[in-house]
Amino acid sequence: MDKGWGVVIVAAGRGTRMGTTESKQFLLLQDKPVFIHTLEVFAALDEISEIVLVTGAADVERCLDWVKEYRLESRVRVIPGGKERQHSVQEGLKALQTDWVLVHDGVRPFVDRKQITGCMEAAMSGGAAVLAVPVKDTIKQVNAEGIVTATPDRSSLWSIQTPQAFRLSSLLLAYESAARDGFLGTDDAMLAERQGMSVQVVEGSYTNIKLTTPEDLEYAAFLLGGEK
Ligand SMILES: Nc1ccn([C@@H]2O[C@H](COP(=O)(O)OP(=O)(O)OP(=O)(O)O)[C@@H](O)[C@H]2O)c(=O)n1
Ligand SMILES: C[C@](O)(CO)[C@H](O)COP(=O)(O)O
Repeated sequence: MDKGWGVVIVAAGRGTRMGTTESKQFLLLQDKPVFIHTLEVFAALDEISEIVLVTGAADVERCLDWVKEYRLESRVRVIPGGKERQHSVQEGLKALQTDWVLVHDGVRPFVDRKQITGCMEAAMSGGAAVLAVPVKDTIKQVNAEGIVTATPDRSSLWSIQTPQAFRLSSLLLAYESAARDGFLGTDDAMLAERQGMSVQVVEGSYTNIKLTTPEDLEYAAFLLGGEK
């Protein structure tokens, strides 16, 4: 029997580039922590049977409190993560019992149902899928002296987002292999790619932003149609 879909939502980072005292996943948007906005989108999908939130060891208790406050305790488990995003994702993967997994950044609260199910469907037909948008700017490769060394053809460049969707057993093997080889990637698909897996790109939305730097908070408040 197919054991369905789980999701790992990672929220164990320190938010260095955001520069706030409070980690960005816990900042309030319309009085609600960013990661709760994210959890609510996934918790509303009946297709998802397990949700694991990965956070810093010191934040597990307060996350559990928030999860209860927003009545998500029947849907969401909270576990401690690791030093890098990759370590946090791996902890989350080990906690799941499903056949399929979505990995999503806790600080991407504007993802929607259509984007998530689009990714799930593409993964079930091809094995792995990521949400992405075509790059809008011209991209240049620049050397250490600030000199342009190349202008890659923009038509083949995509800006990669989450969720990223995989068969759980395949992604676990990819994570174990990366850990053995000391390979650190910036997204989950990179680890699957180095195992030779084909990853389908699913066109998402430019509003599925990751809250990374301070101006992202202003845009997030605008997207929610209210104040920060
Ligand atoms: N050890 C880590 C590092 C990151 N993340 C999560 O991975 C997502 C995307 O990472 P990023 O935007 O880089 O978050 P931070 O690592 O917090 O930010 P920074 O790199 O600016 O410190 C975030 O939801 C973050 O909480 C995580 O779970 N565990
Ligand atoms: C996974 C990711 O969100 C895809 O865009 C991104 O690669 C995370 O990278 P970061 O270095 O943690 O910002």
